[in-house]
Amino acid sequence: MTGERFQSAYQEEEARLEETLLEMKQQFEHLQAIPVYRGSDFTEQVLEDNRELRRQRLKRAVKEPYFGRMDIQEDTSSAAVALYIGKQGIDSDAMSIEEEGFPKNHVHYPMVIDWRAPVASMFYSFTGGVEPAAYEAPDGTYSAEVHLKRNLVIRNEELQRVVDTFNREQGEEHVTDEFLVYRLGENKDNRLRDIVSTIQAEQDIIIRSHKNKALFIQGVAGSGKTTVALHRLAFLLYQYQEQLKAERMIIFAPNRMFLNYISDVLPELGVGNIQQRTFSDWALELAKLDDSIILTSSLEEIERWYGSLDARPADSSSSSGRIKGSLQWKERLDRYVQHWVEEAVPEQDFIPWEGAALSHDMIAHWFNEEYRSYEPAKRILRVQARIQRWLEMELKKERSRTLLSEKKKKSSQKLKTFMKKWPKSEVIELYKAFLQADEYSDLLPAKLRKKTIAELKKAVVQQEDLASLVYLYIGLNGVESNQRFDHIVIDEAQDFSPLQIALLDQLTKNHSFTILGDLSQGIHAYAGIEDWQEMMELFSTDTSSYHALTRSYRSTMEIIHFANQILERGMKTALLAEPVFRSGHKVAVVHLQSRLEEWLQAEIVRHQSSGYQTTAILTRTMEEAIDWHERLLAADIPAHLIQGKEQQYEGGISVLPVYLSKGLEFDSVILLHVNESHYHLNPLEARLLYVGCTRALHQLTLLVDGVLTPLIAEDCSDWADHLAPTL
Ligand SMILES: Nc1ncnc2c1ncn2[C@@H]1O[C@H](COP(=O)(O)OP(=O)(O)OP(=O)(O)O)[C@@H](O)[C@H]1O
Repeated sequence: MTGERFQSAYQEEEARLEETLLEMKQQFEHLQAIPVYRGSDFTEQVLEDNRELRRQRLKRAVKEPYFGRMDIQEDTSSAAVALYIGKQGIDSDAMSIEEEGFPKNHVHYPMVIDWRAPVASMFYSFTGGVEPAAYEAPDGTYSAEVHLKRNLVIRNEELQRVVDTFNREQGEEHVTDEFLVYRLGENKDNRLRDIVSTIQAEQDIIIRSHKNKALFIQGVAGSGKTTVALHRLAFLLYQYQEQLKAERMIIFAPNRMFLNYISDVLPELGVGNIQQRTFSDWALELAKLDDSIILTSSLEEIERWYGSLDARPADSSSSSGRIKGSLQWKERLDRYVQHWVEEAVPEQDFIPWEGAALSHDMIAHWFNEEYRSYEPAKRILRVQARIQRWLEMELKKERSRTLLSEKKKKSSQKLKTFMKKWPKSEVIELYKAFLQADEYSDLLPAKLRKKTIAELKKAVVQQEDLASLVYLYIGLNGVESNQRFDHIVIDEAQDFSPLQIALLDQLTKNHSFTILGDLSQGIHAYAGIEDWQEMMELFSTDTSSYHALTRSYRSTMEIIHFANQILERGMKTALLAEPVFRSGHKVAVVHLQSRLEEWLQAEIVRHQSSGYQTTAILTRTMEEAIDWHERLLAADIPAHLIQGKEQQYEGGISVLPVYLSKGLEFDSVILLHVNESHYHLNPLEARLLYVGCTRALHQLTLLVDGVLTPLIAEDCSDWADHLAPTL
């Protein structure tokens, strides 16, 4: 936008901002002037809570009250109205409908409309044209003609930028990507950010989907999956505020550092208290296994596969992890639990002494009929307590003291022996018995079963066995109401197994899930899935839906096209990303056989001189990362080593093995040792290299020492320069 038009739009918006800020400040001062109510009157307390909520909202919103404007005309008899859209809605106290110039019968819009409100959805779904735009409200579908779509950047109460992405009066037909491209070009720090001002139509559909569905999202690298899932949580809490509670929602993510990396988005959106855990932390707590087992760390597991160049995972669907996470395995566990319940009552009468007997039929009746509403483990306890009570009654019938004492002694022994005949509900024991029973665990080769049993005897549990243990635990103990969730988000779900989803489905109401991932980034070949269908089978078509996000927002066109060719070369069928039209530097493929260290130092300086806040040096193995990190520190380059156990992601310069970079992003990335011995031509290593390349937002450099990996074409000059070193 230039010249006069720019001036007038800018001035117009400055005036509106001034007016809005004044109104917000007046509202805030008014609320501050009301003494805080600390009494015990319930109504007053509720009013005070409301006032406090408004104070907090105004305080938060005043720095950046809104980010968008949309002029709509709902019917031809009325004029177009300007709607201002912000992270939270602010109602106007003072501005009357007449002052705003609306006809008396016209709907009154708040001074700032919450981005999650139905009418605001047009800001995201409208992609241009002359046809009216529509939006769904609780009482029906509404439509309106869109005249203007404008993005506004306000920082600390200052208007910084005005960008019209659609203007009907100027004869523009389509919404342009201008503002989006400007936003994507910004550098990133060490935290993921909200995207409320630029949510794209395909993302908005996911964010606003109904809560009672298992939503599966296959999204290419950088398509905004994580970001969209977080915005969806904020939307659900707004839309279903009476039914959902933040503390009953949970996000599962691969590690604590990643959770820290995403931890700013929800507070930015005004949402707090959502649980954020790794699956294993949550599972250990639920099944009360925290203190009784030694769980191998997921890091150890991945190190086992990627630790050295000799240890490489076979890309096979027959690995033990895949078997133990399959739906067939779940079906075997179900049958085993059923068998356990059917066989639970000992096949004998309880005879504490001669002449007294509690029949097996009676005990079975209690177990199978009277206490059937209890979960199996609790049912056993109930029946056992009842047997005890029965025994006490029988003893009371005895008048003779000597005989009573004799009977007590004898019956106590008999009772102990009888109780021992009941099956144990301790999950490790149960799982061992399951693995020992050929008819149930036959899917797994005998050798692997023996290995697992031997480890379980030492209380060592592999990650791949954790879901089975928890599944058995729930099968026997059920779940308490405070353990249930209103909604579950699973990030990097391609590394989850169908069994994990089945188990979590027992904890969430109405299959309320957001399950997101990317099959092209499935580098845990020994677990996870190859196809979403493996998980979707768990749900009917009414209770699930599938969405594909194919546009990538993170990286430049050059980086995306370059990364796509890796997938095309390494995999038979690849899910390729489409870039947003954001052009940057060509990818640099640098061939160098010596003086690597000198080169890397110079390259880091080169990247930093572009003003980047975050740069990653990605190696193939942990050993290499440690080694390079030491060398950089020795050269006084302040780099952070990431080994996977960190609680925080620091930003700046990071050195890490490529398999730990999943989910993160950096302004620039330098991938080391991109040669044929480090990256073989196979789907798994194609995915690994793809993950590495797609972490970069603006600049990507690959160092080739030795022969170039066959995953990269010698000639890909459209997107990359094969360079001689610049030392
Ligand atoms: N609509 C959007 N507007 C602006 N930025 C966006 C948009 N969608 C995504 N992004 C940006 O793209 C980047 C990638 O987003 P995110 O990490 O959520 O993607 P992802 O699909 O989870 O990625 P990956 O699978 O590669 O880890 C982030 O920097 C995010 O802010």
